[in-house]
Amino acid sequence: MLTNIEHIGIAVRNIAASNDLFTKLLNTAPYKAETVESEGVTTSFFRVNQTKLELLEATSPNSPIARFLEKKGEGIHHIAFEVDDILAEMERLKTEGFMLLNETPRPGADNKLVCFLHPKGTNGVLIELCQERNKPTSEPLE
Ligand SMILES: CC[C@@H](C(=O)O)C(=O)SCCNC(=O)CCNC(=O)[C@H](O)C(C)(C)COP(=O)(O)OP(=O)(O)OC[C@H]1O[C@@H](n2cnc3c(N)ncnc32)[C@H](O)[C@@H]1OP(=O)(O)O
Ligand SMILES: [Co+2]
Repeated sequence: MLTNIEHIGIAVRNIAASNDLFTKLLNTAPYKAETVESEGVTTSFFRVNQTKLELLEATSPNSPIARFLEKKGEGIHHIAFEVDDILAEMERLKTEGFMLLNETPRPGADNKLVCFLHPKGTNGVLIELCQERNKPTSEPLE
């Protein structure tokens, strides 16, 4: 089950400058900064009541964020939904005909397991599913 919007991902060119900007906007500092090399990103997270904003800067020219910035410029990159059982949701969405970008969940930021759906199959919006890493899943993870 998709339980809530866990975060909204925003692609930025300069995360230090954007941290300052969003700190002023939200009147609160980021609670976490983390680099996830497997995704080619450096992130920072801001809490906004029940949800979060995730700022993303590319760590290499091959990063999905670098390609996105080149094509579309800065802005909303993805919407992440929290799921209670990521393997069960991946199976359900595959059966419903959605294009999963990952065969198995990948390590995400902020202690999450994540999987992406191709934006071409979701009205042009990249969707991330994420589950707390320490939650039990329907099957053991490799
Ligand atoms: C920090 C970890 C994690 C977390 O814990 O929260 C993250 O959030 S990581 C975020 C970064 N990682 C990802 O985005 C992984 C999933 N993305 C991908 O696999 C790829 O970016 C993609 C979506 C498959 C696109 O890759 P590719 O086909 O190689 O790139 P193109 O640049 O050629 O794009 C093809 C096509 O898709 C459009 N596109 C790309 N990204 C997005 C997007 N975020 N939202 C909407 N549309 C997107 C792109 O514009 C191209 O369209 P056309 O030009 O019309 O063909
Ligand atoms: Co994300």
